[in-house]
Amino acid sequence: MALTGDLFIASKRVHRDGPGFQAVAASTGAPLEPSFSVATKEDVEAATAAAEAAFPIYSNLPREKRAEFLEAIAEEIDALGETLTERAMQESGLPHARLTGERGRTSGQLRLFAKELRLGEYLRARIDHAIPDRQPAPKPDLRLRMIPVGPVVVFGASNFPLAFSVAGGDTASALAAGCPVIVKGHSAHPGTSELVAGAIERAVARTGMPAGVFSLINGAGNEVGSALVSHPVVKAVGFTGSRGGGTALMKLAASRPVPIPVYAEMSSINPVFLLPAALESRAEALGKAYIGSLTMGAGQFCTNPGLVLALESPALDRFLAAATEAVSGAAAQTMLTPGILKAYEQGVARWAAAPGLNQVAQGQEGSASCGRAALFTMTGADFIADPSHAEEVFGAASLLVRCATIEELLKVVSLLEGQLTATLHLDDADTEVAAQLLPLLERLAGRILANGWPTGVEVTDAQVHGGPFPSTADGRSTSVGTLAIDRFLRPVAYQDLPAALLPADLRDGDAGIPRRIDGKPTL
Ligand SMILES: NC(=O)C1=CN([C@@H]2O[C@H](COP(=O)(O)OP(=O)(O)OC[C@H]3O[C@@H](n4cnc5c(N)ncnc54)[C@H](O)[C@@H]3O)[C@@H](O)[C@H]2O)C=CC1
Ligand SMILES: O=C(O)CCC(=O)C(=O)O
Repeated sequence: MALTGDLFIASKRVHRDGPGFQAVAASTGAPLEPSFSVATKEDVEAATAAAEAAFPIYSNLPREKRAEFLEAIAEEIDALGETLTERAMQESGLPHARLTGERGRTSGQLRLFAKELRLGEYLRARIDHAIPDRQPAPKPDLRLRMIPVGPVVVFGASNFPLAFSVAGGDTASALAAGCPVIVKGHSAHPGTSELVAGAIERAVARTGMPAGVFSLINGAGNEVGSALVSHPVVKAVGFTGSRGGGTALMKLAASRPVPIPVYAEMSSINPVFLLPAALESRAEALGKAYIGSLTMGAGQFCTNPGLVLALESPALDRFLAAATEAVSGAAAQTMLTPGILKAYEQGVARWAAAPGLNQVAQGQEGSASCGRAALFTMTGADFIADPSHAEEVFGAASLLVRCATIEELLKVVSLLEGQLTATLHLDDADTEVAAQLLPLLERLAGRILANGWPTGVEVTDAQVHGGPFPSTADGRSTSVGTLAIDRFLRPVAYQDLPAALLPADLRDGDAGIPRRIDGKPTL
């Protein structure tokens, strides 16, 4: 399947002469063919106008039709098979098994949202019948459902070229909600993006969707993304990337004449707590498993365990010895882009130069495109004196904070910023201290795990991949799991509308979906 480098604007391929950009092979830095078009202002206008034109049609399609569209995208992505995996490997440097799994996750997410549409629970349909003879005033008939917000802009993420990119979780949940999507592709994997956009384009044609339901446009700098976020027809933004990028887009969106929400997933260090009895009983196994999680995918997960906290003890020394050995033996791994590698090396160098931080281990040396794992320690007292080292270093670097007392550990927790995850390693004898920590962790993070590692996010109904700022923009939502659809919906109440005007899901009779009628849940 030959790549063209074209933009995809509402099912039309658009080629732009003038300076384009090329992907580079992550492992060698060699440029990859072809050159990709950079979107112009006219392209932004065309994609947004097409999305706006598609919105009333797409958002009013029966839920079944949208479900069939999502399933068609999933089928088309599966059908790309190795062509997709191989291009994604070249562009991202991520290994074959990881990308094969990510391809399956991507089509699986689309199918999960098709199921969600058929279930109809996300509509939160409520009916409160009128009581015309209520005293002292009649009660009106009120009916509520969630409706889609309008066109959504999605920024593809560099670290998940499939599952958080063109047809990733943000796109799947926005399309499921009934919102047309304009993707701003990530310049690190434009070929992968083109292949996936082609799959969506075929699904649009197969299922008869309005053309403007999907566009993919590229731009190597910030201009195209900024123009999209500023555009009046855009009603929400999905983003996964750096804290700087995410907060810049939040500011831009908030300063529009009509502000819009930015669902940005940014930085998280995912604290892991080693409670005393668990540490005592399995220090070595924990040390080894920690580094397995830390070095997975060269540490380029926002769920990476970047901070470990424990009380001083001989068992902690055993844990550290096992972790040190595992880091020292860890092979260097290709990182996603030269920029991400440089930022990682600068972060490690910053930690290495910081007073109070000790580098206890470094991974094996590798080629120029590879990052080396790094393990640091510091005392709880030093951390409390300067908590700035809790800022994310994106890659396989982690900091172990050795606390003298439980009070010191609790103080460290109180200084942490919002997180995607918090993990407890505990045995039965740790229950009391875990119960003390739990309310703090609920305030801190979106997902709390016991006896596991935060990397590897299960895509299910009960998942939360979100958390207080800066892990995400504000923590009231998730970007993984079916609840992600909520980000692109808003409630509308219909008061005393004639039945002929009511949406089918809110009419009397059996609508086949869960509803709350006069205060009672049905189905
Ligand atoms: N915590 C996490 O999940 C992740 C964190 N990162 C962090 O981001 C760094 C750079 O990686 P990237 O993936 O390139 O992230 P990035 O935030 O630099 O870029 C992501 C996307 O946002 C756009 N963008 C960024 N700033 C913008 C602005 N001010 N205006 C308009 N558009 C803007 C970029 O063009 C790109 O399409 C990494 O070194 C790492 O620190 C990256 C990926 C995931
Ligand atoms: O592991 C996952 O599924 C999600 C991780 C993620 O969102 C990220 O690294 O950006």
